[in-house]
Amino acid sequence: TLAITVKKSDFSEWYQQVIRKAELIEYYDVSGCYILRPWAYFIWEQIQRLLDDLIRTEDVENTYFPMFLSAKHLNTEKDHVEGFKAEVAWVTKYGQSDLNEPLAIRPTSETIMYPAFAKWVQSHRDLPLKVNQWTNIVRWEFKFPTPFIRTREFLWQEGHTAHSTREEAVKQVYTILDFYEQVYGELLAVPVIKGIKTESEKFAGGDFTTTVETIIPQNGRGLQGATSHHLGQNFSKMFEINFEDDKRQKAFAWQTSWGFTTRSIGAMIMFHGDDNGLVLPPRIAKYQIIIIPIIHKDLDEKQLNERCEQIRQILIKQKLRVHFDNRDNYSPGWKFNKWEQKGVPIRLEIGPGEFKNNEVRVVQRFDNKKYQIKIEELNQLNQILDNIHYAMLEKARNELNQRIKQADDWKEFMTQLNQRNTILTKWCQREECEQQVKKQSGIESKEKDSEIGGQIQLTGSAKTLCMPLKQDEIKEGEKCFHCGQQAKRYVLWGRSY
Ligand SMILES: O=C1CCCN[C@@H]1CCCn1cnc2cc(F)c(Cl)cc2c1=O
Ligand SMILES: [Mg+2]
Repeated sequence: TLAITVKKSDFSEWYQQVIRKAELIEYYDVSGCYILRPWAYFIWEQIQRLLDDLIRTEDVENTYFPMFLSAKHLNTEKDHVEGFKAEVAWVTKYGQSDLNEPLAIRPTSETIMYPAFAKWVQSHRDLPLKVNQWTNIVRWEFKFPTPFIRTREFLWQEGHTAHSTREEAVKQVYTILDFYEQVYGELLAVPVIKGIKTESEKFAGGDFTTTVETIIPQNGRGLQGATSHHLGQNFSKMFEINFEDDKRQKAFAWQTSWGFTTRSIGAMIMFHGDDNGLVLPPRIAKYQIIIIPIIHKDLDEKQLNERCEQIRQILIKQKLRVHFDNRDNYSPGWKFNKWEQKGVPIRLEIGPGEFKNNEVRVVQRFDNKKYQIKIEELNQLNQILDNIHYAMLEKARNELNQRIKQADDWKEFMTQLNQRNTILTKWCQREECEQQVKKQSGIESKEKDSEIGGQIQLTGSAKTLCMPLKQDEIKEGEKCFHCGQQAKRYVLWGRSY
């Protein structure tokens, strides 16, 4: 059927219907793999455009590395790979013949890139080395797949840098994290919390992991938006990426790696969609404006089409992405419905009244506001679209903030968790305390195998999402909410994707 048959509150069913009826995704017969249709791929292209421009300002150079790697290569760093082995996909044959050794398909590219880094870096003059690649990645996840959010193949960029000092590498990590926050806020109108992962949640191969976390308002679940890691010298020692420093001493490079994926599109859909379907932030909408003629017996059809075409030309000159839906086999009502489902930010209706008064009827998708504007005032639409972007971001930020509660004791913590909130608490920063909270919250959680975003959750336990970069100082005598020992940091807990 054309219409979306559930409300957004029936969240996982709503999500599955929206991604199809907005023509973002088509299903495919390999489980966990999906087709990105033009309406979705356009969003990824806008993300690439902005993020590529941003990393270029840091002199990062785009490259392309092979997608295959030998078992030997992959296992260069045993414990970095240990926890991930189960999700590596392998090629073992070509035609009727066996490969004499199986080849892994890249799940990430450290072990593919870093042997080359070792060849390229001899002296400190070869540093900093900064490369990036835009590719697909394959990880044979076993958890229930969710389009965009958790898929067995996804698109990303992965940046990898090598520096002569720790300071420079650490600065690079945070510069990239700011870029990620910008892409989420300025393009997708999705608010994020910048933070640092706890030792048990970080990328084990690195020194520390920074992250942009968001919270899906409908279910209060944390969603890791993108990560930027400081790798320290862990990989440079393993791969012999060393250089002669200015005192002619052999020194190991200081490295970073960072990634942003198509999961971000899923976060945008979840944040902004409503009961009628997708709601696109204007900056990533393939069509920002849809022109729909309202044919009427008193109105000459040819003249109406000419007027619509004239309006389309005016908007193209204003650098807007506009489409004139002049199909004669669909009614205006059907078109209103369809373009609402696809989330087009602004609809312009031109019927007999508008034709006579040389105006258009504007219908805003985000807040359903309706008003008339004169044709000579169409130049207001660029600003109107920008205002819509910031209004969407503001609304989303309020919804996210509503989902963050404080708790000073276990009872309050569990009350908030069972109200599908995330919880900011003082924490002793001891790993065993963190594991106990995870375990105990799972036992006491009312939300067992809930159906979330199409993904069956086997536990409702809370884990740490991040230690927010912006947080109050903790004083002597302030206690960990769980174990009562001296607190060190505030940490944000929540159920997560
Ligand atoms: O997150 C990023 C940003 C972009 C570059 N990489 C890092 C770390 C990736 C961690 N990670 C994540 N998933 C993995 C899955 C695997 F099958 C294997 Cl073998 C390794 C990994 C793995 O190292
Ligand atoms: Mg994973």
